[in-house]
Amino acid sequence: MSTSFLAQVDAAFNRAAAFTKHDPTLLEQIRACNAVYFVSFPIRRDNGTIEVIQAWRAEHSQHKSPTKGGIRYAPNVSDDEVQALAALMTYKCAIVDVPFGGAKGGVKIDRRKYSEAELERITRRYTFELVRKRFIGPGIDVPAPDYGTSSKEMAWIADTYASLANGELDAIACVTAKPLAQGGIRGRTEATGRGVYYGLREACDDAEAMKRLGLTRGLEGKRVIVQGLGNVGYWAARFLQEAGALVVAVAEYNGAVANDKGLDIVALDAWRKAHGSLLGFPGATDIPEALTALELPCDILVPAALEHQLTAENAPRIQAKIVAEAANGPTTPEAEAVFAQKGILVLPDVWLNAGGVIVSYFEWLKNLSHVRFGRMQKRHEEETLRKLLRAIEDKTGQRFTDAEALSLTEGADEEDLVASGLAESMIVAYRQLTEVHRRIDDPKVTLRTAAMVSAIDKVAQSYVDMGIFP
Ligand SMILES: NC(=O)c1ccc[n+]([C@@H]2O[C@H](COP(=O)([O-])OP(=O)(O)OC[C@H]3O[C@@H](n4cnc5c(N)ncnc54)[C@H](O)[C@@H]3O)[C@@H](O)[C@H]2O)c1
Repeated sequence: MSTSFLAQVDAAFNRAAAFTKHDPTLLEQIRACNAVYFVSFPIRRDNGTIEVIQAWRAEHSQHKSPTKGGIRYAPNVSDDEVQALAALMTYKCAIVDVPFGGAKGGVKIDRRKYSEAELERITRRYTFELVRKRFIGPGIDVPAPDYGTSSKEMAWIADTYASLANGELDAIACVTAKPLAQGGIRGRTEATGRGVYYGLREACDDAEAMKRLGLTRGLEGKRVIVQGLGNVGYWAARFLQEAGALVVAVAEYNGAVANDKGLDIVALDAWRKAHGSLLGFPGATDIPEALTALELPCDILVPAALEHQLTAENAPRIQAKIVAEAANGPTTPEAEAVFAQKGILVLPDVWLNAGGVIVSYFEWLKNLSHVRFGRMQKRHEEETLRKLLRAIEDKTGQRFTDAEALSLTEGADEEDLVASGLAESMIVAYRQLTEVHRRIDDPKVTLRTAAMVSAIDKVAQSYVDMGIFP
């Protein structure tokens, strides 16, 4: 790896900052990480031995409260990585207009080496440490899942926080992506993958962009390669397949499989769960050297595993026309330069994988309002509709009963509202960043730089409005 992850994120920030007119000290305030908490704590293994665990939580920007970002369980977690991921969260939230600052947590473990009981002890102790230092709370810092964690860990975090919170009314809003029975929201599990799909759908519908790439409009028939069949990769692949795209290869850390006619993602996931590997999936070709699968012919490459997967080494051999960054930081700056030269469009992580935090925002609102998500929105829709109908009645003389009016809003349940709110957020953000891109009007400037310009402008405005304390 040529540069650290944090240096990579900061370099992207600096490139974008050059296209803004903000004061250098304000830019420095936006770029800097506000607070990092590092902790070591002991846990008891099932065999009675004690092990010391290292963990972090970084709050990159408190220009909005709470801060928000996932918790990663991985063996290579480091101070550099959590700071880079926390910074990306600040920019991501700004790009999709979610009113949070950015944060990220990490626990340095390979979760495959621990039993469920051990993972529970690690998660609960980590939560306790965050509570002790005030690095978690509905109005302070609200975690969510990331690589190596899921709703199960979020349930343990919520329960530990509530146990320590002494009846705090909004305790349940201390973490998002909880199981439904514990205050979760429908559609959060698949949210990031669904957002990747909406983002790709929007980009592939952009006639100008497709023309530049020599591709036809729409997702139908597009050939896709996915790296990482975890939460984000699985759901992105499923939604893309349902929309008519062909997933021609999937790569995991221990092997890849390919099929020109398309892989059935649901069946492939079931195969992996049963056999511990993608290899041997009926009808597919095995590719034991998984990373080489990313170099097969395709239209769209979706890295959905970890950072630094597309590098100066393999970038020249990538054949995709679009690199859709479902993971955070999968493309090194050197690889991005190669892609720019080859005319490959990179859809940047700071926008494309924002679906998780968008739906987490809906879950947090639902928890704070203490009513089922959608109830208030539905009432608002009903009122708007009544007003519209009255206006139509005035113009046409036709009469509608209240029952007729209300029947038009039937079926707007929580899942539909989450999906439509997510789609709208992704689409509006795409239009904003392509507009900034057009305004910069320089073919050498990437969509990532345009997205970062948009983020910097929004965060800068917050700081200017807020002033400085004291
Ligand atoms: N979970 C979210 O809501 C969310 C939101 C935004 C961004 N992300 C980012 O998406 C990426 C994936 O996160 P996730 O939540 O899906 O994690 P996950 O743990 O659910 O899945 C990751 C998958 O990648 C696989 N993998 C690991 N190393 C690999 C390698 N070298 N080659 C191929 N596959 C490999 C793992 O085996 C696993 O199946 C991360 O970069 C994360 O930061 C996640």
